[in-house]
Amino acid sequence: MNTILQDTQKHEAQKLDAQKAAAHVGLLSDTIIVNGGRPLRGRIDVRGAKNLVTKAMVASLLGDTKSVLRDVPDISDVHVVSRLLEIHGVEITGSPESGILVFDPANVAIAQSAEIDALSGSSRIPILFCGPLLHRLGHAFIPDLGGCRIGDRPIDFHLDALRAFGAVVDKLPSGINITAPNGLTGANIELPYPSVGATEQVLLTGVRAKGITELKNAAIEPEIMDLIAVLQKMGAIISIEPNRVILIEGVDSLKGYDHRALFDRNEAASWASAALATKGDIFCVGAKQQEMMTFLNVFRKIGGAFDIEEDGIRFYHPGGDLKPVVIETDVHPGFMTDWQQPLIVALTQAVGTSIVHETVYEDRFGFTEALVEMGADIEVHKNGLEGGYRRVPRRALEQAAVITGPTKLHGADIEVPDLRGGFSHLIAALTAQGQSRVSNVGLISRGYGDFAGKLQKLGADFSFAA
Ligand SMILES: CC(=O)N[C@H]1[C@@H](OP(=O)(O)OP(=O)(O)OC[C@H]2O[C@@H](n3ccc(=O)[nH]c3=O)[C@H](O)[C@@H]2O)O[C@H](CO)[C@@H](O)[C@@H]1O
Ligand SMILES: C=C(OP(=O)(O)O)C(=O)O
Repeated sequence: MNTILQDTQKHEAQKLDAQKAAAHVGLLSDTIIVNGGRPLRGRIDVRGAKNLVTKAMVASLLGDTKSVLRDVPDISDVHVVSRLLEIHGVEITGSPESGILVFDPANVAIAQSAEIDALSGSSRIPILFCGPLLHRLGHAFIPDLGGCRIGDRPIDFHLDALRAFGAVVDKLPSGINITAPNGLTGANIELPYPSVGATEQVLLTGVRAKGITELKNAAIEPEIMDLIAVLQKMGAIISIEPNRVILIEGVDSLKGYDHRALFDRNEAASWASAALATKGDIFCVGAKQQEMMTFLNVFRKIGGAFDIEEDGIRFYHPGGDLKPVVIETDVHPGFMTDWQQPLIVALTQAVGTSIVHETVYEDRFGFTEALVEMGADIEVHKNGLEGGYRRVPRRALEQAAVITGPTKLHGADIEVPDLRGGFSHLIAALTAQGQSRVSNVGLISRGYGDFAGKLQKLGADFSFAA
């Protein structure tokens, strides 16, 4: 396919994703007008992590009794997963607005394909329904997946793991049909890369499979540890062994859980980057040090300041020049890929040249084009940069962004490409002198609950376009 056609299709798909997400959370409009140049200051609440909450919601399917999830954020991915659970017969009470959801899986049933199709392309979470639905119903149908468009996001590790448990996978044009004619049996699985989603796939399937599952090269992100905590509350037996090995002893039945979700460290890191870029001061209520240590080290190296308090973390620009850094994104405990996009806006204000090596996804610097339009000096190397220090061996997907600052940013008309890229566009517009028109902001509500209310609390000057 020619590149212009590909770009147009991607652009249209992003617009559609943004409109759907905006509708889920009831945003007033998909475009906001921002008058930049004001420091963001104030206190905001950070609720449960998108990357845990949605998975804990899926885990409720495995219980024989009701589950209660607390600190749920009002984000569109939560609405999508709620709808998907409902069409599989789970009764949900409470609301994302209130922060508490109760799941009753007493009447789980096969869903109508038309209803599943309607949710096609809205989130990456449906793939995690496989194990729980196979245990409950012996059958799962997974629609086309959504999520951020940041390169090809294959699901081969997921499907190989499901096959190892004994599932039969049938790829159809409309989605993936999976059955388990002989039930699911514990397996020895080694992931080619410590994939977050594939690790969760193995956990959500292994807990009720017959016998023992050994997972090698597992991801060990804090959200995965919190999912393991949820599953342990339900009755699962899971042990974390040295060197990224997880052992799961399958059990016959699980009950519901009552769990307060781990805070969203990606949201906290994003607001921290906003504080730095706008020379502001933001207290993230609910943020904790342990899960953010790697981010905090980088934040300090750049010249940002933070105070760890009992009820959260204060992130602020202490005055003086920001300093450049070299970062490579990595699996935990490395520097999370979801942190680089917002932080790059702060790096446009540092004195000197920073380098960000992206090693997790193959196309995660598209958002920088808008920053360049706004006056930033950023050069993207699509095939990575040779040489220099790197903690992990080079991955085939690697790309690099070279950011030279400080540069004055000015307002522009920009279009959000994906979730974190969108937050970074928002920060750029808030940092810039003059007015910006930011469209597709619905995508930001995939992962940032009540972002407009929080901007208001922090003194941002913006309004939704009519
Ligand atoms: C909903 C959720 O939790 N999303 C997070 C999750 O995404 P997600 O679970 O999709 O990310 P993975 O860790 O699985 O992906 C990492 C890398 O592995 C590759 N891969 C993955 C699976 C597979 O079957 N085959 C394959 O090649 C991916 O293309 C990517 O290059 O972890 C990412 C890495 O921390 C985060 O950026 C996302 O915010
Ligand atoms: C890539 C992300 O999310 P998802 O996996 O849901 O697309 C993200 O949260 O930055």
